[in-house]
Amino acid sequence: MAQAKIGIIGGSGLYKMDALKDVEEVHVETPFGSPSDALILGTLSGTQVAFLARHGRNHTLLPSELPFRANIYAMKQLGVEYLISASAVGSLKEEAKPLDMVVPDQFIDRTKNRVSTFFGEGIVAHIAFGDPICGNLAGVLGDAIASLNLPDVNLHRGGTYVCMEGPAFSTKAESHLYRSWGATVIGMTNLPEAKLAKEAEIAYATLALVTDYDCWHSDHDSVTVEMVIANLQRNAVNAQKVIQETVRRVSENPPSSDAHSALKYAILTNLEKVPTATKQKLGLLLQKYF
Ligand SMILES: CSC[C@H]1O[C@H](OP(=O)(O)O)[C@H](O)[C@@H]1O
Ligand SMILES: Nc1ncnc2[nH]cnc12
Repeated sequence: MAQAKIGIIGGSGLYKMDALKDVEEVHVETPFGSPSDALILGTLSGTQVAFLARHGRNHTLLPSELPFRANIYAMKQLGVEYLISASAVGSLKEEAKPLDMVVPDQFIDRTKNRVSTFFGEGIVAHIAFGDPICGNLAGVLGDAIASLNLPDVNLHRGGTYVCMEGPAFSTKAESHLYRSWGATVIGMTNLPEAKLAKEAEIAYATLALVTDYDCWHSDHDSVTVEMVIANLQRNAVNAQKVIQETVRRVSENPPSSDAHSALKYAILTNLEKVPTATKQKLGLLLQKYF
């Protein structure tokens, strides 16, 4: 199977990468089922990458329906070591305006219905998640954004992404609550991905593309899909430039990442006692520890 060290997950509005060359569509099967769509392998500025449309290329999957485990496992199967997620978010801070880009460094989990671990079935592991995003990869992403000087786009390095269940947007009371917690942006997808990427020892960073002010701002209408879509189109053009520049930088100078050894001290179970079926299922994640 073709391999790629860098993976890209495109969210709402980013269903393909126009600059990809030598494209090959790969239907990957995993022990956790099928990913959201075929993975698209191709080269971006000469570097092999794997792209996946998070909600499927026709946006057919709700956030709660996303096969997060299959998506991350499929990336691992293709050899991905760095994963860049592009996501539409609502802003919870005045200064993070629609079209701005936020590179979060923290999450708050408000999901209720997501499976966010590969473990269980006879093997217990607890990864450290104090730093859910790879700081070095996020740094490269931030530098790439800064270098492009995109018109009407301000960069916000760091910040907290609230991950809600959805699909309905928040109530005003919730939105004000998240603001009182000091959170920066809100979305519905990135936290399970970040957890699973860490378990899979893949460095993960989020490019959060602001589309709206959620529903807390007295000078702006509450978020609607229409509002999100209007900004998504411009965001998607900018996001592709940023991703291309980030890929160039990562491939030229691959950053070190704590994520690459996240399981080293995380597994509690004596590996000799892990059921054979579980060993086989998680072989790709565990092989270096056997
Ligand atoms: C279209 S607005 C809500 C939708 O957009 C975001 O998706 P993604 O993170 O994949 O860009 C948000 O999380 C919701 O799923
Ligand atoms: N306001 C918002 N809440 C949750 N997810 C979003 N994605 C884009 N805008 C959002």
